[in-house]
Amino acid sequence: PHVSAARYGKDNVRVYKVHRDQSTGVQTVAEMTVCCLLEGDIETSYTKADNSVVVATDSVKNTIYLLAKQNPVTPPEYFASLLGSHFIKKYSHIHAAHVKITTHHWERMTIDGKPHPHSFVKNAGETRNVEATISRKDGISITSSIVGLSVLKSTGSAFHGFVRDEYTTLPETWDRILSTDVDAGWTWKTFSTHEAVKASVGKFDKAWEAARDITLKRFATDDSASVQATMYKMSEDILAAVPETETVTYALPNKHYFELDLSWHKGIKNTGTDAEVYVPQSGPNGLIKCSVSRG
Ligand SMILES: O=c1[nH]c(=O)c2nn[nH]c2[nH]1
Repeated sequence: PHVSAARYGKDNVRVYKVHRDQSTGVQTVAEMTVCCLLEGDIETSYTKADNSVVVATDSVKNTIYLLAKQNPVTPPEYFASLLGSHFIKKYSHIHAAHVKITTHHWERMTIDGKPHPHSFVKNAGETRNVEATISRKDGISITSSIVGLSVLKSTGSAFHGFVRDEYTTLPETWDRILSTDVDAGWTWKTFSTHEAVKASVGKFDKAWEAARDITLKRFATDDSASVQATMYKMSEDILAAVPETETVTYALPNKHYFELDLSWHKGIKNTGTDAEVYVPQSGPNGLIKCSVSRG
Protein backbone atom coordinates (compact mmCIF):
# COMPACT_ATOMS: atom_id res chain seq x y z
CA PRO A 1 0.00 0.00 0.00
CA HIS A 2 1.03 3.67 -0.45
CA VAL A 3 -0.28 7.10 0.49
CA SER A 4 -2.51 8.03 -2.44
CA ALA A 5 -3.52 11.41 -1.00
CA ALA A 6 -2.75 13.34 2.16
CA ARG A 7 -3.35 16.77 3.63
CA TYR A 8 -3.34 17.93 7.24
CA GLY A 9 -3.49 21.12 9.28
CA LYS A 10 -5.73 23.00 11.70
CA ASP A 11 -9.51 23.28 11.44
CA ASN A 12 -11.98 25.50 13.32
CA VAL A 13 -9.48 28.31 13.91
CA ARG A 14 -11.72 31.19 15.04
CA VAL A 15 -10.37 34.65 14.31
CA TYR A 16 -11.83 38.05 15.24
CA LYS A 17 -10.18 41.30 14.16
CA VAL A 18 -11.18 44.89 14.86
CA HIS A 19 -10.13 47.98 12.92
CA ARG A 20 -10.26 51.20 14.96
CA ASP A 21 -10.42 54.44 12.96
CA GLN A 22 -8.82 56.90 15.39
CA SER A 23 -10.05 59.94 13.46
CA THR A 24 -13.73 58.97 13.37
CA GLY A 25 -13.98 56.60 16.32
CA VAL A 26 -15.70 54.14 14.00
CA GLN A 27 -14.74 50.55 14.66
CA THR A 28 -15.13 47.77 12.11
CA VAL A 29 -15.10 44.07 12.98
CA ALA A 30 -14.49 40.85 11.08
CA GLU A 31 -15.01 37.32 12.39
CA MET A 32 -14.12 34.14 10.56
CA THR A 33 -13.42 30.47 11.08
CA VAL A 34 -10.44 29.12 9.16
CA CYS A 35 -9.44 25.62 8.07
CA CYS A 36 -5.93 25.39 6.59
CA LEU A 37 -4.64 22.04 5.33
CA LEU A 38 -1.19 21.47 3.85
CA GLU A 39 -0.21 19.05 1.06
CA GLY A 40 3.24 18.10 -0.23
CA ASP A 41 6.17 15.74 0.36
CA ILE A 42 4.74 14.54 3.65
CA GLU A 43 4.16 10.84 2.94
CA THR A 44 7.00 9.71 5.25
CA SER A 45 5.21 11.27 8.23
CA TYR A 46 2.49 8.68 7.59
CA THR A 47 4.56 5.74 6.38
CA LYS A 48 7.81 6.10 8.39
CA ALA A 49 6.77 8.09 11.48
CA ASP A 50 9.10 10.75 10.07
CA ASN A 51 8.02 13.98 11.79
CA SER A 52 10.83 16.01 10.24
CA VAL A 53 8.48 16.90 7.37
CA VAL A 54 5.64 17.97 9.67
CA VAL A 55 4.89 21.64 10.15
CA ALA A 56 2.89 21.16 13.34
CA THR A 57 -0.80 21.96 13.11
CA ASP A 58 -0.17 24.17 16.14
CA SER A 59 2.28 26.17 14.02
CA VAL A 60 -0.36 26.39 11.28
CA LYS A 61 -2.76 27.84 13.86
CA ASN A 62 -0.09 30.29 15.08
CA THR A 63 0.58 31.37 11.49
CA ILE A 64 -3.11 32.11 10.89
CA TYR A 65 -3.22 34.47 13.88
CA LEU A 66 0.10 36.12 13.04
CA LEU A 67 -0.84 36.78 9.41
CA ALA A 68 -4.23 38.07 10.59
CA LYS A 69 -2.40 40.55 12.81
CA GLN A 70 0.05 41.61 10.09
CA ASN A 71 -2.36 41.78 7.10
CA PRO A 72 -5.94 42.69 6.17
CA VAL A 73 -8.27 39.77 6.85
CA THR A 74 -10.86 40.99 4.32
CA PRO A 75 -11.96 40.23 1.68
CA PRO A 76 -11.71 36.57 2.66
CA GLU A 77 -10.52 35.65 -0.84
CA TYR A 78 -7.46 37.87 -0.27
CA PHE A 79 -6.65 36.43 3.16
CA ALA A 80 -7.10 32.82 1.98
CA SER A 81 -4.69 33.45 -0.90
CA LEU A 82 -2.19 35.22 1.36
CA LEU A 83 -2.33 32.45 3.96
CA GLY A 84 -1.92 29.62 1.45
CA SER A 85 0.85 31.43 -0.40
CA HIS A 86 2.76 31.86 2.86
CA PHE A 87 3.06 28.10 3.34
CA ILE A 88 4.29 27.25 -0.16
CA LYS A 89 6.77 30.13 0.01
CA LYS A 90 8.08 29.25 3.48
CA TYR A 91 8.28 25.45 3.17
CA SER A 92 9.82 24.06 -0.04
CA HIS A 93 8.34 20.60 0.62
CA ILE A 94 4.78 21.95 0.93
CA HIS A 95 3.34 22.23 -2.56
CA ALA A 96 -0.27 23.18 -1.87
CA ALA A 97 -2.45 24.65 0.83
CA HIS A 98 -6.20 24.18 1.02
CA VAL A 99 -7.84 27.06 2.86
CA LYS A 100 -11.50 27.31 3.80
CA ILE A 101 -12.75 30.51 5.41
CA THR A 102 -16.25 30.92 6.82
CA THR A 103 -16.95 34.57 7.58
CA HIS A 104 -19.72 35.56 9.97
CA HIS A 105 -21.83 38.50 8.93
CA TRP A 106 -21.74 41.15 11.72
CA GLU A 107 -24.04 43.87 10.39
CA ARG A 108 -23.57 47.35 11.89
CA MET A 109 -26.54 48.39 14.04
CA THR A 110 -28.55 51.43 13.12
CA ILE A 111 -29.47 53.27 16.34
CA ASP A 112 -31.77 56.30 16.21
CA GLY A 113 -31.40 56.25 12.43
CA LYS A 114 -27.62 56.38 12.54
CA PRO A 115 -24.97 53.64 11.97
CA HIS A 116 -23.54 52.80 15.41
CA PRO A 117 -19.74 53.19 15.66
CA HIS A 118 -19.10 49.90 17.44
CA SER A 119 -22.23 47.76 17.72
CA PHE A 120 -23.28 44.95 15.37
CA VAL A 121 -25.96 42.31 14.93
CA LYS A 122 -25.52 38.94 13.22
CA ASN A 123 -28.01 37.55 10.71
CA ALA A 124 -28.63 34.04 12.01
CA GLY A 125 -26.97 31.41 9.89
CA GLU A 126 -25.89 33.30 6.79
CA THR A 127 -22.17 33.12 6.08
CA ARG A 128 -19.85 34.25 3.29
CA ASN A 129 -17.33 31.52 2.54
CA VAL A 130 -14.20 30.98 0.50
CA GLU A 131 -12.49 27.74 -0.48
CA ALA A 132 -9.10 28.21 -2.05
CA THR A 133 -6.35 25.89 -3.24
CA ILE A 134 -2.99 27.59 -3.42
CA SER A 135 -0.72 25.35 -5.47
CA ARG A 136 2.94 25.89 -6.40
CA LYS A 137 2.29 24.19 -9.73
CA ASP A 138 -1.29 25.11 -10.60
CA GLY A 139 -1.72 28.61 -9.19
CA ILE A 140 -4.62 29.78 -7.01
CA SER A 141 -8.14 28.50 -7.53
CA ILE A 142 -10.82 30.24 -5.50
CA THR A 143 -14.51 29.51 -5.02
CA SER A 144 -16.59 32.05 -3.11
CA SER A 145 -20.02 31.29 -1.73
CA ILE A 146 -23.07 32.43 0.20
CA VAL A 147 -24.40 29.77 2.57
CA GLY A 148 -27.35 29.61 4.92
CA LEU A 149 -29.37 32.47 3.43
CA SER A 150 -32.90 31.25 4.18
CA VAL A 151 -35.63 32.55 1.91
CA LEU A 152 -39.36 31.91 1.40
CA LYS A 153 -41.99 33.08 -1.01
CA SER A 154 -45.68 32.52 -0.28
CA THR A 155 -46.68 32.35 -3.96
CA GLY A 156 -45.05 32.82 -7.37
CA SER A 157 -43.97 29.22 -7.55
CA ALA A 158 -45.49 26.35 -9.54
CA PHE A 159 -44.56 22.78 -10.31
CA HIS A 160 -46.50 20.82 -12.94
CA GLY A 161 -45.94 18.81 -16.10
CA PHE A 162 -43.53 16.41 -14.38
CA VAL A 163 -43.43 12.65 -14.98
CA ARG A 164 -46.70 10.98 -13.95
CA ASP A 165 -46.53 7.20 -13.66
CA GLU A 166 -47.22 4.38 -11.20
CA TYR A 167 -44.76 5.99 -8.74
CA THR A 168 -46.31 9.43 -8.73
CA THR A 169 -48.62 10.78 -6.02
CA LEU A 170 -47.54 14.46 -5.97
CA PRO A 171 -50.40 16.63 -7.25
CA GLU A 172 -49.54 19.31 -9.82
CA THR A 173 -49.63 22.85 -8.48
CA TRP A 174 -49.80 26.30 -10.05
CA ASP A 175 -49.40 28.12 -6.73
CA ARG A 176 -47.15 26.84 -3.93
CA ILE A 177 -44.87 28.07 -1.16
CA LEU A 178 -41.18 27.95 -2.10
CA SER A 179 -38.52 28.00 0.60
CA THR A 180 -34.84 27.17 0.52
CA ASP A 181 -31.51 27.75 2.27
CA VAL A 182 -29.32 29.24 -0.42
CA ASP A 183 -25.92 27.68 -1.06
CA ALA A 184 -24.57 29.63 -4.02
CA GLY A 185 -20.94 29.40 -5.17
CA TRP A 186 -18.92 31.08 -7.92
CA THR A 187 -15.53 29.85 -9.08
CA TRP A 188 -13.00 32.44 -10.24
CA LYS A 189 -10.73 31.97 -13.22
CA THR A 190 -7.49 30.58 -11.80
CA PHE A 191 -5.12 33.26 -10.50
CA SER A 192 -1.44 32.71 -11.37
CA THR A 193 -0.05 34.14 -8.11
CA HIS A 194 -1.08 35.91 -4.91
CA GLU A 195 -0.13 39.18 -6.61
CA ALA A 196 -2.82 38.49 -9.21
CA VAL A 197 -5.35 37.95 -6.41
CA LYS A 198 -4.19 41.19 -4.78
CA ALA A 199 -4.67 43.04 -8.09
CA SER A 200 -8.29 41.83 -8.15
CA VAL A 201 -9.00 42.60 -4.49
CA GLY A 202 -11.74 45.13 -5.35
CA LYS A 203 -13.70 42.52 -7.30
CA PHE A 204 -14.46 40.07 -4.50
CA ASP A 205 -16.82 42.20 -2.38
CA LYS A 206 -18.59 43.45 -5.53
CA ALA A 207 -19.10 39.85 -6.69
CA TRP A 208 -20.51 38.81 -3.33
CA GLU A 209 -22.95 41.73 -3.33
CA ALA A 210 -23.97 40.99 -6.92
CA ALA A 211 -24.48 37.28 -6.24
CA ARG A 212 -26.57 38.00 -3.14
CA ASP A 213 -28.68 40.67 -4.84
CA ILE A 214 -29.20 38.49 -7.93
CA THR A 215 -30.20 35.47 -5.85
CA LEU A 216 -32.78 37.45 -3.86
CA LYS A 217 -34.14 39.30 -6.91
CA ARG A 218 -34.54 36.19 -9.06
CA PHE A 219 -36.01 34.26 -6.13
CA ALA A 220 -38.57 36.98 -5.52
CA THR A 221 -39.45 37.96 -9.09
CA ASP A 222 -39.14 34.75 -11.11
CA ASP A 223 -42.53 33.15 -11.73
CA SER A 224 -40.88 29.89 -10.83
CA ALA A 225 -41.69 26.78 -12.87
CA SER A 226 -39.36 24.77 -10.65
CA VAL A 227 -36.32 25.18 -8.43
CA GLN A 228 -34.26 23.99 -11.40
CA ALA A 229 -35.52 26.70 -13.75
CA THR A 230 -35.11 29.52 -11.24
CA MET A 231 -31.60 28.58 -10.12
CA TYR A 232 -30.46 28.44 -13.75
CA LYS A 233 -31.58 32.05 -14.27
CA MET A 234 -29.72 33.08 -11.09
CA SER A 235 -26.59 31.39 -12.41
CA GLU A 236 -26.82 33.05 -15.83
CA ASP A 237 -27.18 36.46 -14.15
CA ILE A 238 -24.12 35.95 -11.92
CA LEU A 239 -21.96 34.85 -14.87
CA ALA A 240 -23.07 37.98 -16.72
CA ALA A 241 -22.46 40.25 -13.71
CA VAL A 242 -19.01 38.88 -12.79
CA PRO A 243 -16.90 38.29 -15.94
CA GLU A 244 -13.94 36.92 -13.92
CA THR A 245 -15.98 33.90 -12.84
CA GLU A 246 -15.97 30.61 -14.72
CA THR A 247 -18.71 28.53 -13.11
CA VAL A 248 -21.65 29.19 -10.79
CA THR A 249 -22.94 26.37 -8.59
CA TYR A 250 -26.17 26.25 -6.60
CA ALA A 251 -27.37 23.62 -4.15
CA LEU A 252 -30.90 24.39 -3.06
CA PRO A 253 -32.93 22.25 -0.65
CA ASN A 254 -36.63 22.39 -1.44
CA LYS A 255 -38.09 22.86 2.06
CA HIS A 256 -41.67 21.64 1.61
CA TYR A 257 -44.77 23.18 3.23
CA PHE A 258 -47.60 20.65 2.99
CA GLU A 259 -51.26 21.56 2.62
CA LEU A 260 -53.44 20.41 5.51
CA ASP A 261 -56.92 19.05 4.89
CA LEU A 262 -59.22 20.22 7.70
CA SER A 263 -62.47 19.20 6.07
CA TRP A 264 -62.95 16.42 8.67
CA HIS A 265 -63.95 19.21 11.03
CA LYS A 266 -67.34 20.56 9.91
CA GLY A 267 -66.15 20.62 6.28
CA ILE A 268 -63.59 23.41 6.85
CA LYS A 269 -61.93 24.32 3.52
CA ASN A 270 -58.13 24.57 3.84
CA THR A 271 -56.79 23.12 0.63
CA GLY A 272 -56.10 24.51 -2.86
CA THR A 273 -57.14 28.14 -3.13
CA ASP A 274 -58.55 27.95 0.44
CA ALA A 275 -55.23 26.81 1.92
CA GLU A 276 -54.00 29.12 4.67
CA VAL A 277 -52.63 26.83 7.37
CA TYR A 278 -49.76 24.59 6.15
CA VAL A 279 -47.44 22.07 7.79
CA PRO A 280 -43.75 23.03 7.33
CA GLN A 281 -41.70 19.87 6.83
CA SER A 282 -38.28 19.28 8.45
CA GLY A 283 -37.69 16.42 6.05
CA PRO A 284 -37.58 14.76 3.63
CA ASN A 285 -36.65 17.74 1.45
CA GLY A 286 -35.87 18.08 -2.21
CA LEU A 287 -32.25 18.90 -3.02
CA ILE A 288 -31.63 20.51 -6.40
CA LYS A 289 -28.06 21.09 -7.56
CA CYS A 290 -26.53 22.55 -10.70
CA SER A 291 -23.35 24.07 -12.06
CA VAL A 292 -23.54 26.54 -14.94
CA SER A 293 -20.41 27.36 -16.96
CA ARG A 294 -19.61 29.81 -19.73
CA GLY A 295 -20.10 28.97 -23.42
O1 LIG B 1 -39.05 22.54 -7.99
C1 LIG B 1 -39.16 21.32 -7.86
N1 LIG B 1 -38.32 20.49 -8.53
C2 LIG B 1 -38.41 19.14 -8.46
O2 LIG B 1 -37.63 18.43 -9.08
C3 LIG B 1 -39.44 18.60 -7.61
N2 LIG B 1 -39.81 17.33 -7.29
N3 LIG B 1 -40.83 17.42 -6.43
N4 LIG B 1 -41.13 18.72 -6.20
C4 LIG B 1 -40.27 19.48 -6.92
N5 LIG B 1 -40.14 20.81 -7.04
